[in-house]
Amino acid sequence: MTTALSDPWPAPLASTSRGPLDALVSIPGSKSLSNRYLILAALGSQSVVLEGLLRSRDTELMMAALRTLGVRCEVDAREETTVTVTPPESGRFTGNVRVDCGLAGTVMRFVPALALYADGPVTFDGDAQAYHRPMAPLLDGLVQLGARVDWLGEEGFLPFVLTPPEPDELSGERHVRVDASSSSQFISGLLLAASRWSHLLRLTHTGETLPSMPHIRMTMADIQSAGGQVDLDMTGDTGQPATWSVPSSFVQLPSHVLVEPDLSNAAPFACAALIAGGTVRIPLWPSTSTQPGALLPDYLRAFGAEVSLDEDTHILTVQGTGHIRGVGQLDLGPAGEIAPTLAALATLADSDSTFTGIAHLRGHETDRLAALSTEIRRIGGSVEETADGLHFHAVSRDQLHGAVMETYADHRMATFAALLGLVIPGIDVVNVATTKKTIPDFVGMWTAMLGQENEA
Ligand SMILES: O=C(O)C1=C[C@@H](OP(=O)(O)O)[C@@H](O)[C@H](O)C1
Ligand SMILES: C=C(OP(=O)(O)O)C(=O)O
Repeated sequence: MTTALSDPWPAPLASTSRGPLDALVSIPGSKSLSNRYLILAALGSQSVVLEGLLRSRDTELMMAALRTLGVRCEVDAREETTVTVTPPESGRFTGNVRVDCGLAGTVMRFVPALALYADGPVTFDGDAQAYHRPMAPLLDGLVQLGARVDWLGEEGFLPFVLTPPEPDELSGERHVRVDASSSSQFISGLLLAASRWSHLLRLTHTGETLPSMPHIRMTMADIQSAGGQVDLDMTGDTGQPATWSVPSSFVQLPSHVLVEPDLSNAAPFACAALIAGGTVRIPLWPSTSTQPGALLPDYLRAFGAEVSLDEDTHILTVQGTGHIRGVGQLDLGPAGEIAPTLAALATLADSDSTFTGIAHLRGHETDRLAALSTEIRRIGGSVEETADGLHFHAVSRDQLHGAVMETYADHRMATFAALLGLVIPGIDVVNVATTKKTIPDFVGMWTAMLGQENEA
């Protein structure tokens, strides 16, 4: 059962009368892994059972897109996070269809990879806000593989029609060049397309910077777990990861795949321990993971948390005192999706922090650098946008005050506001339901963590 939500939602203060926070919080499946496994299962030839799949807006959009393309996605009647994916028998996806991407980067950047192998044109559309998210480098890459693109709105953005090449043109050695400095998802999408290509395909990143390298390595590892091969040559001119080579192979995921919890979505709950003071424990924390959230324990330590992983129980324990240290300079390029959550810590810290490496957050669900700056100033905080990030000035806690905080249809802006609301009285969060993009019941989890579920 999900919790009924008021709008705006009064973010609960962490209660001082109950003593320090002490909670065990189970986190739903990883968005990034769920949507990669769904795509890779669709690219195979036999059914795959995905267990622990995230069931939230981004994965519902992915499953709806796959069904439209002729892939069966059957939800287990007893366990809704178990889904069996069966690719089309012919190996070709159904064309002359329309795919709704919502605001999901993984849908708008990964599903066009499948459309390359469809039997007719595929129209891609999404939320009005998705029309601002960059798409051109991905489509440019697919055009280099023989597709045609007709932009239906502004060139370089949703909506568009992708017309795949004729089947006999889907072959031959190719070398695709794209600039992925505005999103790693262009590389991931093209690698997923390459995993089905019948000859060697090379992919070169031509830009100066490349964000979210862990997400690209996740794509490589997932293709490898499906029997494919991806090699990365790190010796490009820019000194950045430069050229990926994908030899011809046949991808088939194992018959059962277990999805890890979403470690980036653990961040708001873990950060609550630092802000409210107390302990938050997160079960099923993997010893190693390709998720960028694997970097979270180190980020939390930098802000003053004590973090430990019990290798027997796989419980991650995060302890904080309510006193938060500024971090000085922190390069969040590898894990930009966690930056809005860590921004709540930086806003409440006792000294300055500078986040770097996140210029590309301007093209996320909203312009996150602008959104964070506006909302931090709205509650009395002090922050400046830099060319590639944010600089937070420390302010005393009594300068910070309640307000109705906007969330810009961005799930991470909503969890950011909820974190501030733990210690700043009078924070109301507009459209907290936007958290359903990647967490089915954020408010229910939040109030349960605070021991306030009967008061919600
Ligand atoms: O491939 C993925 O699953 C993701 C890659 C990242 O995208 P960017 O490189 O555009 O930041 C990340 O921010 C997003 O939440 C998920
Ligand atoms: C950037 C994000 O999402 P998307 O997958 O839509 O790019 C995110 O979840 O922070």
